[in-house]
Amino acid sequence: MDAVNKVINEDLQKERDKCKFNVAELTAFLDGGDKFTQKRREKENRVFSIQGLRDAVPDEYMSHKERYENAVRKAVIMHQTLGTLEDKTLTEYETARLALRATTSSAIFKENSPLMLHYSMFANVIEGQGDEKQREYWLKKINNMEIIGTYAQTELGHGTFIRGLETTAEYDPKTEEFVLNSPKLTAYKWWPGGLAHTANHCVVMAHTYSQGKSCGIQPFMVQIRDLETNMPMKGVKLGEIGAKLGFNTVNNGFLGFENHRIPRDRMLMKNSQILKDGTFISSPNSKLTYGTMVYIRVSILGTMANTLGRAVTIATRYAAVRRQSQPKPNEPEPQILDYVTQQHKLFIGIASSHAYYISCFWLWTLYHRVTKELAVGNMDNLAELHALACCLKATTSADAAVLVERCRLACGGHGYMLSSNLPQIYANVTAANTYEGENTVMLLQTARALVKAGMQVAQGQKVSPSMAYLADQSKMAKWDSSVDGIVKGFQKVAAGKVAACLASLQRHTNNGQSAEDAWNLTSVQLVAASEAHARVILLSVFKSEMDVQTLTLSGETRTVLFQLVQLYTIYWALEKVGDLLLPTTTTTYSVSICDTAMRCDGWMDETSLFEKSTIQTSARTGIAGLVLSGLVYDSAVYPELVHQSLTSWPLQ
Ligand SMILES: CCC/C=C/C(=O)SCCNC(=O)CCNC(=O)[C@H](O)C(C)(C)COP(=O)([O-])OP(=O)([O-])OC[C@H]1O[C@@H](n2cnc3c(N)ncnc32)[C@H](O)[C@@H]1OP(=O)([O-])[O-]
Ligand SMILES: Cc1cc2nc3c(=O)[nH]c(=O)nc-3n(C[C@H](O)[C@H](O)[C@H](O)COP(=O)(O)OP(=O)(O)OC[C@H]3O[C@@H](n4cnc5c(N)ncnc54)[C@H](O)[C@@H]3O)c2cc1C
Repeated sequence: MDAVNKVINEDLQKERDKCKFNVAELTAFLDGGDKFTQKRREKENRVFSIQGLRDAVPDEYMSHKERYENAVRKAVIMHQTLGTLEDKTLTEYETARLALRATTSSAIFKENSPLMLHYSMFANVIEGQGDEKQREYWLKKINNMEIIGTYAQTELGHGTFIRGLETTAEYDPKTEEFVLNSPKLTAYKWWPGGLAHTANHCVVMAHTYSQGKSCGIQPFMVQIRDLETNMPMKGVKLGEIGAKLGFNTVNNGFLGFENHRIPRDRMLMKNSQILKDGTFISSPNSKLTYGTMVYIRVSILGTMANTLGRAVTIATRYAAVRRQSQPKPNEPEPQILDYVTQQHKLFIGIASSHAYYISCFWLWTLYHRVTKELAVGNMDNLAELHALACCLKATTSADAAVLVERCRLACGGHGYMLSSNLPQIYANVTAANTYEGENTVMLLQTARALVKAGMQVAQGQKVSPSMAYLADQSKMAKWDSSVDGIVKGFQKVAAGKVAACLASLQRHTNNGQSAEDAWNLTSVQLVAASEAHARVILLSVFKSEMDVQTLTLSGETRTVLFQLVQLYTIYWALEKVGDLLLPTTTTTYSVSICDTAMRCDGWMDETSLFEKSTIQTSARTGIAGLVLSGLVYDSAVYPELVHQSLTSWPLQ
């Protein structure tokens, strides 16, 4: 400990000393309890004490091949170290929660592990799509690393459009086998992590045929490499897709099939089955096959919280130790952290990271509830879970990428150096905008649910809890500048946007457009409505979960957490001030508010609750304080937040 303290920069130490809350308490809160902090630390200590996990040469000076080999070497050590720590006493939720805060892997792999897909999607797809026998057989092999796998869905021709996948699996009742083929180049699987050289098995999503009929897209467990030689199996073509912006150690690959035969029981048969004679028994809901994607979309919120947390920790520490310029003659150069513009860049990253953690825990709870319901055949809440997972995955990953890039810029020239790790973190975070469902496409999925809910509201029907606010708009009280008030304002905005979408869809269909064309013509508004809905969820969940979850915390810790809630809410109110200031009197679902909005001739409407909003600038110091209806974020509040946040990250 002494050795560590000796090298801590004086300025950084001073910032830490100013902390007014109990760091251990906040850490335990984020981990989900002292017990989990202890387990996490135990893992970290084991991993970080291993000399072999340190790179002799930085990754960026290695060739593509060397980087991969180094990553495999470290992945093996990581497994040997952590594989034995699996804790069977934890519930599924607790395991997931612990995994969320597990940052060891990101500390060891700058560009992720080649076994990433093995641990995440491969294991989960067996869990979610395999029948009992298949789960028992395969999960043991997966956990023991007897096989290494990945999830092969995306093809060269289609990533988004799953129903358009071209890989075929045709059932042959004579031999009781499926025959896998890639009829065209565009049918080649393209992207799966670990596929290039690492995996010897994978779950392949393929268009399935039996008795000459399509049975939709189904998952298959396929052995792609010989377990002894690691060479491709007969009828299997494999390779690596090449260098990328990031993920260069994930070993993303391609895969093609030429009459590759697999036994019938390799189709994962929890939801749909093909009997020996070729009879197809359809799943009770075809979207159950997409379950693994929902699981990963939920976990992406946690990944964004961690990734953004790392970036903003690096940038905030740097801002504490970096000194630049001389605003006051004869005085030392200030820490750049003292510039309010710098605080404005960084603190929203800290607040957002916490908001994503809290939202992720909340979404996990819903995920586990829905999974239990599905197990007994109840699909009632699947659509809501899907709609939430899509828009939250898209909004958090999009925001996180912007905020990580802002952290990089906030470090000036040094942020451009690979040694800052910020460029690699950006490459990781921006990938989440694309993988597991491209963001625009995800927002449009949620928009489908919003449009449906808007129509149900118009007909006086009940809608899912997360969209219930759409029904309350007409009777909703005016909103104000409190956190709850701003959440109400966002609800009005989202409801207004949904109403505008409905009106637009109606206008286009009235003009003779098909439903699909009307959808496409309205899609920019649909995406905006979906994002607005995601903002409602993120803001309201952050606030309400904090209200409940922090009840047992000390006053000081609650104070700093609520400052983060306030900061997050006010930040987004200012970012979306245009939306909030639009008159929102036309949220009845039969009226086009687009037309009303076009007639609005100014930002500041008399009815607006932001009428007192001003931006004040202090000419003397050049420091701008934003005054929003009495809520002040100025130099008095920002340093308070940063001093406390500096000590809130456990890996310091
Ligand atoms: C670490 C990095 C690893 C990365 C790995 C990867 O990237 S792996 C690769 C990751 N790849 C991707 O993520 C690919 C992204 N693409 C997709 O997920 C799908 O192609 C799609 C959802 C965009 C469209 O699918 P489609 O054309 O089949 O459907 P549709 O639009 O016609 O809607 C029909 C109905 O289905 C509903 N519904 C849909 N999904 C779900 C669900 N999961 N659950 C429940 N419901 C769902 C939908 O709401 C709608 O309901 P409505 O309104 O009729 O009541
Ligand atoms: C780092 C990384 C890792 C990955 N790992 C895996 C993996 O392990 N396994 C796997 O199977 N896949 C993996 N993928 C693939 C990933 O899931 C796909 O890239 C993703 O689903 C997007 O599909 P696409 O690339 O075909 O993009 P496209 O769908 O072609 O998107 C291109 C553009 O078209 C737009 N677009 C497409 N359809 C629509 C629509 N209906 N409406 C409006 N706009 C539309 C999109 O918004 C986007 O702007 C990975 C990808 C990346 C980047």
